[in-house]
Formats: sequence, C-alpha cells, structure tokens
Amino acid sequence: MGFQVNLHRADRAGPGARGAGLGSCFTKEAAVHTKGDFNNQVRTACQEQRTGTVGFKISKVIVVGDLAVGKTCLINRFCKDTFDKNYKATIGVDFEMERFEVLGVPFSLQLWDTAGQERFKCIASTYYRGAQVVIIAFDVNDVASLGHVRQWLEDALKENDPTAVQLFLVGTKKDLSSPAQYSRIEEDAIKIASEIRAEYWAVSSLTGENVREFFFRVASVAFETNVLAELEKSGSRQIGEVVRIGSNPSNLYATSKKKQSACCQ
Ligand SMILES: Nc1nc2c(ncn2[C@@H]2O[C@H](COP(=O)(O)OP(=O)(O)OP(=O)(O)O)[C@@H](O)[C@H]2O)c(=O)[nH]1
Repeated sequence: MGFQVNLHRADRAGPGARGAGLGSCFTKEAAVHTKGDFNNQVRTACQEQRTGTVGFKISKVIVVGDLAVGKTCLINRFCKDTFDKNYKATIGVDFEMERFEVLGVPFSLQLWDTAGQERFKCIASTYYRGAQVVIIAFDVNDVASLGHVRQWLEDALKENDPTAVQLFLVGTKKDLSSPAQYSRIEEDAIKIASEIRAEYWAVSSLTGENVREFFFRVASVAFETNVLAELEKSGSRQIGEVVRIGSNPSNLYATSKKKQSACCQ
C-alpha cells in the first residue's frame, strides 16, 4: 500500500489529547502515514534527539468493549500473530507490552486487554486509570455492541482525563460481514466515531486485515502527542506556531516491522 517503514516494532519484552483534532480519520486510506507528512517539529526533534523522556515512557492503551467482540483476539493477532477460534472470557485484565522504535526513538505501548463480561467488569475498570489511548471495540456483526460504545466510553473516561485521552473506535470480525451488511453498520459507526471524536477502524483478527496498520496508527498518534507535549514542556515550540495534533491524519506517520527479519528502513 506504499507506506514507508520507519517505525520498528522491537522484539516483545515480555507477556505481555484525545488529540485536539482527532476524529476526522475514518478510513484506512486516510489513516496511512507517510514519512514526509509526519509532523515537522516531531521529525526535527527526533533527528536532533530532543525527545526528552518520551523514549523511556510507556504509554498505556486500554481496549474495552462488550463481551466476545474480539478484544483478546485483536491484541493477540498483533502481539503474537495468533488467532484462537475458541472463546475464553478475559477475567479482569491482561496486558501485553510492545516496544517500537519511531524515527529512531524507542517507544513502548502497554496494551491492556479488559473483560467485557459484566461480572468481571468491576475488576477490569480498576485498571482503566492512566490510559493515554482508549480503544473501544465493537463487533461489526452485532449492532447492540455498537450501541454500547458510549457506555464504554463513559466508563473509561471516569478514570481518565477526557481531554487528554486519544480515542479509537474499532469494528471487529469484518471477515464475517458481507460488503452490504458491513456498509450499513459502517455508516452508523462513522457517525458515532465522529460524535465522540474517535478515529474509526475496521479489522479482522481472523485474517489480520488492518490489525497491524491499526496498531501502528495508535503508536504513531501516541508517540507524536508525547513528543509534542515534551516540546511544549521544554519550551521548544516556536511562539505563534500553530500545531494541530491529528486534525489532518496524513500529518501523522507510523510504520513498523512485525518481526526483526522483516526490517525495512
Ligand atoms: N471470525 C472471527 N471471529 C473472531 C474475530 N475476533 C474474535 N473472534 C471470535 O470471537 C470470540 C470472542 O473473541 P475474544 O477475543 O475472546 O473476545 P473478547 O472481547 O476478548 O471477550 P471478553 O474477554 O469476554 O471481553 C472468539 O470465539 C473468537 O475466536 C474475528 O476477527 N473474526
């Protein structure tokens, strides 16, 4: 699809603002990042090694949504490249750590898989706090799960600063949907994403469609936001310069390598 690879996903280490303008990126095509479009300040800061503590921090990402919508499978497809067709409810939470290298800077995401089942929700919700990114998953074949998105959002934001959280709405199990069925639910999903100012993605953990691209996007958005925050803190932002985080999705750039052997610089 022609995106350049400059963000590496490092080997896994173990088991493991809402952006000011986010919300306008609803299609996969619109979300593809190219190196040249990456925020200039961020690129320069990376080149000049002025990214402060970003390289040492771990960004927390929580994945929430109804039971059995495919949260665990989504994380496992990305982190382990596996897919289990048998359903095993998540009890409480689980997490995976993913290390990346973005424009030469190390960057880590901690991906928290949370329970969708009501009886385990109270345990899971105690782990929502401190999330930089909230991913709300719904099943594109289950309209009720899309209907519950706002409730999941509310629950996640109770524990976090709503102005600082980056939000993604992810439709899962796309492989089970016919194009006609999918386009019907997509329309509603895009509308909801727009209202809650989330980026919308549709994926299949069975086939792997869009899974990698999606997490690269998450990594790039989180990374860019952190570098900009670091620059702001250190006062290196030029006075009067307008910086829009993610309002133009093509300004963001992230790619990665799945495995060390697939490295392409
Ligand atoms: N066909 C298909 N099935 C999927 C996909 N993703 C998940 N599933 C199936 O859906 C069921 C539930 O998946 P999980 O990932 O365990 O769901 P979950 O959201 O983590 O569930 P809880 O832990 O209870 O919240 C399993 O049987 C999976 O095999 C997908 O992309 N395509």
